[in-house]
This record gives sequence, structure tokens and C-alpha cells, in this order.
Amino acid sequence: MDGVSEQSAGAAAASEVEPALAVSDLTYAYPDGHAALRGVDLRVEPGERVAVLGPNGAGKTTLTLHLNGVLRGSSGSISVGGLEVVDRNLKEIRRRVGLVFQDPDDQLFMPTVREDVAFGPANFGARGAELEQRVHEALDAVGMTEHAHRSPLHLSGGQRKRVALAAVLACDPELLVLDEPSANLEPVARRELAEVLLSLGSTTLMVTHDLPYALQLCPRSVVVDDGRVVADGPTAELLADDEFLTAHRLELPFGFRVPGA
Ligand SMILES: Nc1ncnc2c1ncn2[C@@H]1O[C@H](COP(=O)(O)OP(=O)(O)OP(=O)(O)O)[C@@H](O)[C@H]1O
Repeated sequence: MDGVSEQSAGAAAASEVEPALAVSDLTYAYPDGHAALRGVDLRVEPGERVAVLGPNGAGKTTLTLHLNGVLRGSSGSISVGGLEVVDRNLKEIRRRVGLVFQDPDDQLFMPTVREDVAFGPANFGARGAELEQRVHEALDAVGMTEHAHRSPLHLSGGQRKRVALAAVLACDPELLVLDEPSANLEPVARRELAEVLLSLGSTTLMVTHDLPYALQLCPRSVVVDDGRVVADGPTAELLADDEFLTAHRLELPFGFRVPGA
């Protein structure tokens, strides 16, 4: 049994349960005709953390924008926890799929941290004590409780990133999708965010160019290039294959060695 199968086996064994995410033969061309996805298949089991790697222009962002229906494929299908991404399901799909953008400033717009974190669940109907509990639990999960009444504008980049994550967690998503979580973070903030993500246990898809971060956080990686999945396997194995990395314009930081490789 290879590493991927091993990793998935725990989740899959129990899995008459629906996969957290199932993408099947997804194709998409932008209105100018550029084919950005050319038949993508991807299955993520509940509890997995999967990195999506690939060079600039590979189609990673295009793929993530399909997961909550912002973009709609010209063919193929997507389901989240068994629910198909189609018009009639979009409200529930957007609750199930929590997108954390690369730039927290695209996500935070309220006067206080508390209000930013309350915005999503309130929008999905949470009120009163339930809303307060969700806000409390989400801020606690990212270690930002003591900052609840501050303005997000007065926080550091790392803190803002964690508040953006809390705002998504408060909606109780079934699939967390992180776009470049470590981008623009200083080393301490990068490590603190990794510790938070490891503590969550959420099913996570993480798009990143930060290969050591993928290795630290995601046992499995999917590599996308030119609109196709070109590899899907244990992150440590993929990142130890120099020839494969070169072929897909992926590069580890100078001097970085994959432990055990
Ligand atoms: N609005 C658009 N119109 C036309 N083509 C687009 C549009 N957005 C992206 N593309 C093209 O689609 C392809 C996939 O882009 P995408 O942004 O999904 O790649 P990516 O893997 O996320 O890249 P990066 O690592 O640079 O963020 C690229 O060739 C890109 O130029």
C-alpha cells in the first residue's frame, strides 16, 4: 500500500461517509477562451489536510474558486460532503466551504474583531447565545480572545490572518480552504499559524508555494500543472523527488532537505 492510500485509509475505512470533497473531471475555460482546468479529479476524505501545489498559472486558484461556486465548470462535477455544487445548494455550500483568502484585508471590514467573526455565522442565522458561543470558540481556537474588542486595523499581519481564519471557523465549515496561508508572515507568525492549523483537526485544502509549510502541515499533496493534477501523494515523497520538482517548476528553499530523504 502506498503512502496516500495509507493516509486515506483511516478516513476511508469508515467511509461509507461521504467524502469531504469530490471533484470529478472538472474543466473550465475563462471567457477569453483560456483553458485553466482540463479534467481535474480530486477526492478528500474527512479529516485530511491536503496541500495544492503547482507553479504560477497552474490553475490552483481557479480550482478553489469552483469549490464554493464562485466559478462554475464547463463540465464535470463537485460535491462537498455529498452535496453537489449547483445553484439550488449554493447557500449551504458556502457555509460548508470556508475560504480563507491570502490577504486578510479582503475579508475583514468591521470595526472590531468580534464583529468580523460574528458576521458570517449571523449571516447564516445564528443569534444570541449561539452566536456568542461561536465567536468565543472561534477566537479561542486561533488564540485571539483577548483582542475581541480591538480594531482589526490595529493588529499585526499574523493576528489579522488568525482573525480571518476565526471568521471562517465561526461558520463551522466542513472544508477549510486556505489560499497561501503563510504569505507575508514573519517566521514567528508563520509558526503560530501552523500551530493553530495543526490544533484544529479540520478537513483542509491548502494552496501554497511554501513547500516546507506544505510538508509541515499536510501529509498529502496534490500537484497541479497546466490545469491538470499531475501528482497526488505523500508530501514528503513528492518533495524528495528533485527531477519531479524541476519538471513542474517547484523548488525547495536553498539548502532545505526533506527529513529522511
Ligand atoms: N480572469 C481570467 N481571465 C483569463 N485567464 C485567467 C483569468 N484568471 C486566471 N487566468 C489564467 O488561468 C490560468 C490559471 O490561473 P490561476 O490563477 O488559477 O493559477 P494559479 O495556479 O492559482 O497561479 P498562482 O500560483 O500564480 O496564483 C493562468 O494561465 C491564468 O493566466
